[in-house]
Amino acid sequence: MNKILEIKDITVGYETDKPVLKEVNLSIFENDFLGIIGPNGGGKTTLLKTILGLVKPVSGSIRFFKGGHETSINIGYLPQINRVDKNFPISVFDVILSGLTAQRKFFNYYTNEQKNKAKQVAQMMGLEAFLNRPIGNLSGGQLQRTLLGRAIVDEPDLLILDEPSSYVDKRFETDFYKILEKINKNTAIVLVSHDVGTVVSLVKNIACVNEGLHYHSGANISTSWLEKTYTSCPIEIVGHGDFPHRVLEKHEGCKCCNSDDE
Ligand SMILES: Nc1ncnc2c1ncn2[C@@H]1O[C@H](COP(=O)(O)OP(=O)(O)OP(=O)(O)O)[C@@H](O)[C@H]1O
Repeated sequence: MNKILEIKDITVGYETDKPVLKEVNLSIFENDFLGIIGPNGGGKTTLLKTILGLVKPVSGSIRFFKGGHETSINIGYLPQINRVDKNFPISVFDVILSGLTAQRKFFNYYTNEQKNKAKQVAQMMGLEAFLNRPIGNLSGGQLQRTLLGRAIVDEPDLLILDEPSSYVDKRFETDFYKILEKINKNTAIVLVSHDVGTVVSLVKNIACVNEGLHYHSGANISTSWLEKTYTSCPIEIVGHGDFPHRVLEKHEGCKCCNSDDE
């Protein structure tokens, strides 16, 4: 399988001396579906930001490949919902179309071909009835599919999803994951989620990020592997609905258990 991304020994930090990520190595392959899990503050989003070029590593390297050659690659990104300005007055269609901005010539408008592409993607996302609706009037699941449409309309080589379950529209969760399976036929996916059970049921490979990165080839992981890699957070997985869900055992002194997110 061809590699599309290779991270070698990266160490990443912000202002403080203590690194958030330390000597991390990771390879992502064509058609890969990598789940990234890990405790709160473990460095998952920092790793995504580093891949996206938003944060510069203190040391180490990131290389991208296409067709066996080192080059830049096209990356689509679905952010966490709390990073989205839902009050921005823009329609579903325009949000999806904006994913094609890079193809626009200076001062030119979008071509009919680009508009048709955006409509096709809206259809794939089940949003054809909402094209003119402002994004502030969408449900969580509709907003999520709109932003996913924007992330894939330019046919990225790699799609990065940060906490897709944060959009909390349980009714459409299964549909959303079916769309991801379809996208994964042509695109590598990296999915960050707190929901270990969902990750396990969807992905092909798993990495647990907790300052270091623990890679697990295949999705058949054991609770003891999870406990070992999470270190500070005992964890178990229970069956619930279509996907198993994670339950953290409450215990003293664990920042995960006392976080507002839980
Ligand atoms: N811009 C920043 N400046 C300084 N510190 C930051 C910044 N962004 C993140 N951090 C710190 O880096 C650490 C890792 O944060 P990061 O968001 O990468 O973790 P995470 O695993 O994605 O967490 P969560 O599961 O809570 O989303 C945390 O201690 C956080 O406070």
